[in-house]
Amino acid sequence: MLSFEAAKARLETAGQSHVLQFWSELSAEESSALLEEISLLKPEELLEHCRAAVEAASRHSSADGRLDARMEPVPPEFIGSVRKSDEERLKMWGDEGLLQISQDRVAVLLLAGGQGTRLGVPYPKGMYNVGLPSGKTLYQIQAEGIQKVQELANLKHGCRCTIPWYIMTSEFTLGPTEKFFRDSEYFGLCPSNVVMFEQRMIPAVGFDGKIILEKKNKIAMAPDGNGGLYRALVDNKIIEDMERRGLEYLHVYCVDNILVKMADPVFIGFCVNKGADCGAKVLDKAYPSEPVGVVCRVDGLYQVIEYSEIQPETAELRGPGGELLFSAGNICNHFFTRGFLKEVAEKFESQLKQHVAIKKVPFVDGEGNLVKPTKPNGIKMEKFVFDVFQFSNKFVAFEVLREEEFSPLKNADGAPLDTPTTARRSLLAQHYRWALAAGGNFLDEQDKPIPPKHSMTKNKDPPAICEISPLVSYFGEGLEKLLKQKNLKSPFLLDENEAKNLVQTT
Ligand SMILES: CC(=O)N[C@H]1[C@@H](OP(=O)(O)O)O[C@H](CO)[C@@H](O)[C@@H]1O
Repeated sequence: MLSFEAAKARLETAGQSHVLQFWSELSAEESSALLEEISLLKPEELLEHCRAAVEAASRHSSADGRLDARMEPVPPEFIGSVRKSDEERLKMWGDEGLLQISQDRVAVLLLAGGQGTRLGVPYPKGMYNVGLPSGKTLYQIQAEGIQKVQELANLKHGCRCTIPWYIMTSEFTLGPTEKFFRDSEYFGLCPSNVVMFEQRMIPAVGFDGKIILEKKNKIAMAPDGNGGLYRALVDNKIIEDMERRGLEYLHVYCVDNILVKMADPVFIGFCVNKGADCGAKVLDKAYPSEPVGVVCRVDGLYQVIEYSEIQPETAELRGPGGELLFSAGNICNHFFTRGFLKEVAEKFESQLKQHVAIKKVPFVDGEGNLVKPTKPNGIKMEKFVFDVFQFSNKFVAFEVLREEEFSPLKNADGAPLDTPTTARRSLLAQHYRWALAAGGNFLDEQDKPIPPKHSMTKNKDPPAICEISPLVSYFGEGLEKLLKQKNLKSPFLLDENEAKNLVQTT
């Protein structure tokens, strides 16, 4: 443990002596917690961090629009597309993906370090239950997706493959996530194939360059953004772990998208087939101000311009046919080869841009009173996971269908979009479509037929409630043999038991 003198010297070097201003009032326990926190801060890095934060914050207000003038859309010929590709091509990519998976070369990596502030829950977002008939949480849906994809590869190639699941957490989410997985017996996955690690936390800084104290003995810390991934990979020797397991390809995704296709064989196969070292799923932006980043090129290099950093005028620009010029919306589903990750982590990590967020950060004032600021008072610095695209030698974008792949959970119910209700509806609408396409007929509680509806409005539940366990079907596959010409009473939950019953009644 760091001594008081050493902590004091460290903070003096970094110009942050105020962190110890309440020292004489702290209990033994409180002071050791503070020393522990200080011991994780390196004086030179801290000095640089505070300087960079103030500088970035001053640029933040004056630099808006600097990149916009240099943005170009991704040329259409560089985008693979589910919508524009025929069945045969999609099958070829899917087969390639399953082949790679069957050879234990593919892993998934979940970005789950965020605090879920917008959703307003005190626990990790992945533990959220959006109110499906099964009551499953996002983590469970994802875990079952992994199992199903493994099973599909096993069946096709007669193997017993594994898709390891790396989960990047933060100080906020590691403990509860670990406990949740343990209590749920890892949802049937082998614990040694679920690798949790922690991203770093960095101090929030005031406009005066001083780090903010959120308690007398606690520095206000926040995770270093989802681009903290690259440092965390090094800190936790994850690339070595991938090497040991013989993994070549990584599907990185964000925890909040209820429709995420884990280790999507079509996406993996597409990227492998194109010889890409880095790839991103995109979809057509729904409207100019939709809060998604756009994949584009800046000075010829691939990049995502985040929704918070694009000028509204640029987001509104339209092409000759009236379509949005910058329409390739980022859904935070990325493909990386291990080689690319290694190169980024070793060579380029320090060049990643620091993005600035000016936030209201609760703090203790000079008298030690907790203050909840009414206006933004703190600078939080974050790196973004997609900022490595510029270092790619072969970048590809892959356009997917919104109704099949994207419905994020960002806000609490009551907000106009991206809520538990919209996430639940998107999943139920997808499963309803699959069941109809497989030839199922829905009945209501009184056994009266519910007329099928092929186009659905977003703000209503589908006419019949149908939830299909990922363990039964993950992409809508294999449903015909279970559901064709079957009467399905809404709410209908197709889990493994129900699937067995249906097979018996065929
Ligand atoms: C840094 C980062 O990855 N931002 C992503 C991410 O946004 P958040 O608002 O940070 O959840 O997910 C969006 C899709 O849900 C994507 O459009 C955006 O670019």
